[in-house]
Amino acid sequence: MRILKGSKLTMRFGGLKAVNNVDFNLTNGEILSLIGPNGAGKTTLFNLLTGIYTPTEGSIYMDEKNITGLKPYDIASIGITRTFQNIRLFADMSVEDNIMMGLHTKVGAPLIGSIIPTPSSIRANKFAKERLDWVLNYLGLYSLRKEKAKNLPYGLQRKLEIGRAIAPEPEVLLLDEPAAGMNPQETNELMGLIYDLRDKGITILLIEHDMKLVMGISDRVMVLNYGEKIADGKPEEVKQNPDVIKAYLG
Ligand SMILES: Nc1ncnc2c1ncn2[C@@H]1O[C@H](COP(=O)(O)OP(=O)(O)OP(=O)(O)O)[C@@H](O)[C@H]1O
Repeated sequence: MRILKGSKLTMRFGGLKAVNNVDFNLTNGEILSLIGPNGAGKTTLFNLLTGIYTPTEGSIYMDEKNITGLKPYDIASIGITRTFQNIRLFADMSVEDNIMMGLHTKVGAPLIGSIIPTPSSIRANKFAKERLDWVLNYLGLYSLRKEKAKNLPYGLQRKLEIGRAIAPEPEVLLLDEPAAGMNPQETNELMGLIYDLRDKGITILLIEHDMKLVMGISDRVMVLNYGEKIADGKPEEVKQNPDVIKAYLG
């Protein structure tokens, strides 16, 4: 079943078409990787799907509902969350408060602390606390929960960003270069984590330059070059596609 769809998506910056007439489909439960050379339009496509940009042309659908033009907060609220290429944590906030930030889209304002607790704010806070503890334990960050984000080693900061993104129980998770800067052991661990998230029912879209990770983990690989889609298929097909070899893999 199709969960997220982009139809004829174009994003122009002045005279440049960063994304050019791209059809995009994400099927429920799959791991789809988006690859291509620097400047191919991968992050711009992420920014379209997560509401940071509104496409110049084309439409985006989640579960058949047109979500074109929705803002990032609303996109997160309907179950599409993401991480960023350059980690964007609240550096001076604790690990647990960073995860709580991810929960706002799910439980709304009560978390900030309502003056007069209502049944719904009490329920929301209970859910948030349970979910926070679950995420901290799941990612092995519980003992570090009071630590400032900026004091975590790089690999754990990346993990924390994933924690913030999965906290609101998204249906779709977009990971922008999650293995960037990781050593081979951390990358292996990341692969295990991505598989496990998929097994928990989260559909995954990732941008990644680490071809071992991409070819090892993906159900499908989509390739962009100069904003255009040049291939879309199983990893072994894409690996042998002459256009892809010429533009990127070669
Ligand atoms: N806000 C913007 N204003 C103007 N041009 C932009 C903007 N964002 C991206 N671009 C341009 O659009 C093109 C696609 O950029 P994008 O960051 O999407 O590529 P990418 O495939 O993610 O590259 P990388 O692998 O280097 O992250 C590039 O030429 C880039 O300079």
